[in-house]
Amino acid sequence: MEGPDRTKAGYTVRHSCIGGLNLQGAEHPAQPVIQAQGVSLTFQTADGPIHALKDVDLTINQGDFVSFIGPSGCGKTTFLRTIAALENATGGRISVNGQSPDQARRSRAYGYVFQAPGLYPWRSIAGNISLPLEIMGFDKADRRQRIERVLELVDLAGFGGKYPWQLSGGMQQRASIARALAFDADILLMDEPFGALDEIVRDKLNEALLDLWRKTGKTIGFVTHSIPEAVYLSTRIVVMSPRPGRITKIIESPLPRNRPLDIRDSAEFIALAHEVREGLREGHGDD
Ligand SMILES: Nc1ncnc2c1ncn2[C@@H]1O[C@H](COP(=O)(O)OP(=O)(O)OP(=O)(O)O)[C@@H](O)[C@H]1O
Repeated sequence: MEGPDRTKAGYTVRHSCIGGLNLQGAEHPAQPVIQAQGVSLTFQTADGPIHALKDVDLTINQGDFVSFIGPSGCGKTTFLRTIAALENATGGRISVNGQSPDQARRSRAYGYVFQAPGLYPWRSIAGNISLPLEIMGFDKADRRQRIERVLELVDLAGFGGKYPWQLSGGMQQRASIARALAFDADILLMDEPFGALDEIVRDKLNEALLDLWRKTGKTIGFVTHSIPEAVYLSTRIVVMSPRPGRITKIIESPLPRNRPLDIRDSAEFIALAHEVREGLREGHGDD
């Protein structure tokens, strides 16, 4: 397991964000955005306590793309939900932009994408994207502008008037990403958003997400079961293990931020995938 010093230490990122665009080449000190220190979460159930998270230490810096991977029940979703104040840690501390998760939720610090698109069938795609904006009190003209911008970002320009059932599964998931992007939070939390999609659609969405991340410089936390997906997308890969749910390894990616899909055939990619697989195997051995 990586020592806590490594996970807590700052490091430099090779990009900067100006006007929402991600420019490569400049050296800037890492800005911690999400910090977890000794985070534990125990669910009390009729069958006894479940230690969904134990002593999780992790720092996610601005512009990081961090994937969480591990076998079912290792606490990936619980950790993401705890960052988003959808669950409360029973021990330790989490800060998001220097605030508690609850304050961060109220200040709309992040967008959250669930495993299923969760679009309302009686609202058009534009209407679905508009809903959180309406709740937040954005005026009509602003909403219209934002909807257009995010539909373009996820390559759904012109589909705002369609209803969810008129779109493919991949398009619906892109619409749900657009909804999470609409209020322009710097952080995007994504819980296995492409898990239910076929390989080809998933490849396309992976490429689109990476492109969006490069363009916007957002900080992304991403849950996945797929080693290639984690390796293709991430700047860091967090390997987790169950009983109790914990981090067993953190792997920094040496891959460049610009990644065509065929990078998956490169020796670096294959070596990294191997390292993740080994990490998963080691974690499993601890059970
Ligand atoms: N609300 C809850 N009440 C009781 N136990 C829960 C609750 N939510 C999660 N758990 C348990 O906590 C553990 C971690 O669950 P979690 O969903 O975070 O794992 P995961 O790694 O995301 O799994 P998967 O890959 O299957 O989605 C599991 O044992 C799960 O059954």
